[in-house]
Amino acid sequence: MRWSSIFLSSLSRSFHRRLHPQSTLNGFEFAQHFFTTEILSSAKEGVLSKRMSPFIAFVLGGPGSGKGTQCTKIADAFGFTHLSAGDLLRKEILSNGENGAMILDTIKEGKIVPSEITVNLIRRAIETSENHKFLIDGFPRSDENRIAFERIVGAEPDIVLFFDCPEEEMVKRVLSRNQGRIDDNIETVKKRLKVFHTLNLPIVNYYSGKGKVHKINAVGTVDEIFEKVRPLFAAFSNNGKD
Ligand SMILES: Nc1ncnc2c1ncn2[C@@H]1O[C@H](COP(=O)(O)OP(=O)(O)OP(=O)(O)O)[C@@H](O)[C@H]1O
Ligand SMILES: Nc1ccn([C@@H]2O[C@H](COP(=O)(O)O)[C@@H](O)[C@H]2O)c(=O)n1
Ligand SMILES: [Mg+2]
Repeated sequence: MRWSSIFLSSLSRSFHRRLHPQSTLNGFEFAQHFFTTEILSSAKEGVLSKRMSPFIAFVLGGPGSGKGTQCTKIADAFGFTHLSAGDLLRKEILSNGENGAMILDTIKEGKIVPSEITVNLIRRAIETSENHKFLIDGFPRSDENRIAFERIVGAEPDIVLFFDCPEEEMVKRVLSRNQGRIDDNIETVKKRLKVFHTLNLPIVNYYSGKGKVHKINAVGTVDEIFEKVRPLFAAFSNNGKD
């Protein structure tokens, strides 16, 4: 028997006895139990307890209403991780995954990608993050999105931000965005606006009914709008969920 094994076995037995005074396990059983159960499960609990109640803000609004712009500012000011559903889907297209072509066609048409795909991209991003505060931008875009999130991630948003912007302003912003997006053209924008009215707005109404929506008038400069958003997050940062 190696000295290191004897040492580990007796060390683990002493820890184990402190935790479980009635235990009758022998030295090697102690060691096995200690390293496989107690150390591993305490590491797991650490991860779970951190994730058990992450702070989730859904950020909604029509195309070009300024969701991404404001999320960047909120993330910088309040330490949130910004997860844009659209960006996750665009990355998936670039990664040449099996769904890439279908996602590209769907985005070109301004339609909604099957929820399971989007939610799993969000889930993975949450799981691999060290953070516990997330802005989920552009999600949920439909009832199906919302239900899939509840089922797969098993969480509800703490708050929902809704950037309320007139249609002409949204169209103007999208058409001058100039970031090479395949859906920043007048035909797709018209389709996205239809989807916004038929599928996205009912989600805003759903969360309004639960008292979770903070509606922000999205007209004004980026800084003016951020000054309306800031107090919300300052309040949440001060009330202990930070
Ligand atoms: N308050 C503002 N005033 C003028 N332009 C703005 C304002 N906020 C954002 N923009 C600009 O409008 C364009 C759209 O903004 P942004 O990308 O943040 O919108 P979005 O809601 O994320 O849109 P999408 O749903 O299409 O991703 C960008 O070019 C951005 O720089
Ligand atoms: N929940 C979502 C979010 C986005 N999409 C698709 O991506 C397009 C771009 O999204 P942005 O948030 O970056 O504007 C959007 O028009 C949809 O085609 C989605 O399917 N589901
Ligand atoms: Mg965006």
